[in-house]
Amino acid sequence: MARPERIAVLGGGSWGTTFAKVLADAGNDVVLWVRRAEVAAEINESRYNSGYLPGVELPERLRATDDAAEALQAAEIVVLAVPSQSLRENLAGWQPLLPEDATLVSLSKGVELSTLKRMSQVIAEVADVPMGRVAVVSGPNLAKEIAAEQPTATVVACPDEPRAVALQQACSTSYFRPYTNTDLVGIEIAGACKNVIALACGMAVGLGFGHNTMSSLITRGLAETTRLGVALGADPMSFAGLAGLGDLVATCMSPLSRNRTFGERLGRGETLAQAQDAAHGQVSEGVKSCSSIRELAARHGVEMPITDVVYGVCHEGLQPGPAAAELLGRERKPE
Ligand SMILES: NC(=O)c1ccc[n+]([C@@H]2O[C@H](COP(=O)([O-])OP(=O)(O)OC[C@H]3O[C@@H](n4cnc5c(N)ncnc54)[C@H](O)[C@@H]3O)[C@@H](O)[C@H]2O)c1
Ligand SMILES: O=P(O)(O)OC[C@H](O)CO
Repeated sequence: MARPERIAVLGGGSWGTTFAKVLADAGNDVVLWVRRAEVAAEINESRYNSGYLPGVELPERLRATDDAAEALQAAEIVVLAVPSQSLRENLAGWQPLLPEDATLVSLSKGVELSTLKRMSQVIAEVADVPMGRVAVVSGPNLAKEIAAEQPTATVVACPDEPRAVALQQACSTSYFRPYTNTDLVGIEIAGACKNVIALACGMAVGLGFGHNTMSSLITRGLAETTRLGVALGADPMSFAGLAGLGDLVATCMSPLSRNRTFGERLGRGETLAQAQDAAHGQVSEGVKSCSSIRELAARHGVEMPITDVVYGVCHEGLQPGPAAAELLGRERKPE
């Protein structure tokens, strides 16, 4: 690789810790900000983040701190790895510490509830930077598999292509292969919507349905996601790529997905509160983003029937069985 970069990763959950490992394995000097001092001490002293990635030894080049100023000191790349709905608040606290000209990278997959904004829009607004300084990493990236160094690919999207290429270089390893893209809208809409479709797939599993049902949900889920993305100005081809179909398949099919697991619990008859308790504080982004995505779709006159029923189950007391019947009973139409 070229010169190692100084990189701050803010958020030491499953994906933040895993992506920090990828960046360190790629030869960069990485500082991971975590909320709790004891987690920083565990990472620095034993090389493990046992709460989020049990059994995964972290590289020496990765250091942790609970001091955001220390993490951000002279960082050339700043990676934001907190849940979507808290990104604005977190970033507002870090904004005065952001190094000038650093690339700001979002790992979060969601749409903000209060504003219906994508994460890159929230970042550009709060950090007061042009969109060309904001990048997104999104793809079929289940943290646990990547932490185990199983091969995968991803998309690094930034409207400023040289920045996308620099970030691509910074996160390329023998097991992690990033492709560049300049379509932020498409990559982010795909990443946010797949969580909602994964909730639906989980519900189908919980109801005892098999692969035909899953495949139908994935395919029609991709259709409604693409409709929304295109209405927002995305390149339709982005939805056929790693961050579109790729992530949709990985998330909907894998029992490692928190969204799919959450949906499965609802499908088995658990309440939202019971499914939330079982998640032990880990984020299932689709539960909140189904509301903002549904609203965004309504604002742009886009039909998203699967998102509608997921919203119904999560927030309006609709049961998964009748939700499935509602989808099947819709007016018949050409594909
Ligand atoms: N886990 C994955 O496999 C994966 C892969 C790709 C993308 N993502 C996305 O990355 C983002 C982060 O996911 P994650 O898996 O690391 O989540 P997580 O639940 O494992 O961890 C979230 C981290 O954010 C921190 N945090 C800071 N402020 C917070 C707040 N106000 N509320 C809650 N947590 C706060 C938590 O302490 C924790 O370290 C999500 O948008 C997710 O969709 C996750
Ligand atoms: O565990 P989930 O459902 O948040 O999905 C994780 C990643 O987004 C998969 O790419």
